Amino acid sequence: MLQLDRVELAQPGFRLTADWSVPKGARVALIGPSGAGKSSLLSAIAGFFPPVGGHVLWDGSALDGLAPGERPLSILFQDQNLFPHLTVAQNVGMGLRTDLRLSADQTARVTAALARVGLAGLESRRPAELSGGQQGRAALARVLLRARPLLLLDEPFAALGPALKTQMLDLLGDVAGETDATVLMVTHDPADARRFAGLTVLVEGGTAHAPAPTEALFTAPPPELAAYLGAT
Ligand SMILES: Nc1ncnc2c1ncn2[C@@H]1O[C@H](COP(=O)(O)OP(=O)(O)OP(=O)(O)O)[C@@H](O)[C@H]1O
Repeated sequence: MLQLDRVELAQPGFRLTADWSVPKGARVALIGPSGAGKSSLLSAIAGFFPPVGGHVLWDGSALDGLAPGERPLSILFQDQNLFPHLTVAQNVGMGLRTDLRLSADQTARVTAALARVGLAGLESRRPAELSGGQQGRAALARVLLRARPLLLLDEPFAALGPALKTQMLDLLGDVAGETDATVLMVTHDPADARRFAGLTVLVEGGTAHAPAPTEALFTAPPPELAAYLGAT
């Protein structure tokens, strides 16, 4: 379980509070106006941006003081975090060992993860030699390989067209399902939330509201969400 225990974030001119939890395996969309604090909240959970109050807990243990790399999570941003000078296989292998001194078993796991996301045969290419969708797949292969229990995604597929984005969301759902990962995904697109996330957190007005069932939330949006969606 991921628990945000009275978490308070602050930047000059910006405050955000969050006080809720989500169960293991939950898929949660974070939605809300630009500048509301969605990315900041992910950064705080990941350990890049310390809260000024409260605690982030995973399975009951506070993550305070742990560096990002020591936390039980993987992060995926819109640029997919692929290193341009490394091959696809090396980029994925970085998920296991950053010095890339992989054992034969680890190399086989990289190959298997690439095959799982439909990139068999492209191991030696560099990211620039892949399409946007293929780059997304490579990033998901790394996530699959790391098998961390918590995935944080910040508009991961925003640059893709609608059909490809749908494919990637479904692949993400499969990957998360295979590792029983808990997923938090920032998106600006309600369709992403409806397709992928059983729960949605509305971030607005200085609050990351408690997760609510996505369908119910979009079927009868509270005034703050209606305002964001332009429905009022
Ligand atoms: N490094 C920083 N220094 C100072 N202020 C920052 C910093 N990063 C973000 N902010 C401010 O914190 C607030 C929240 O930004 P954040 O990026 O978390 O919002 P967001 O909801 O993810 O927005 P968007 O949807 O546009 O990506 C904004 O007011 C932003 O200007």
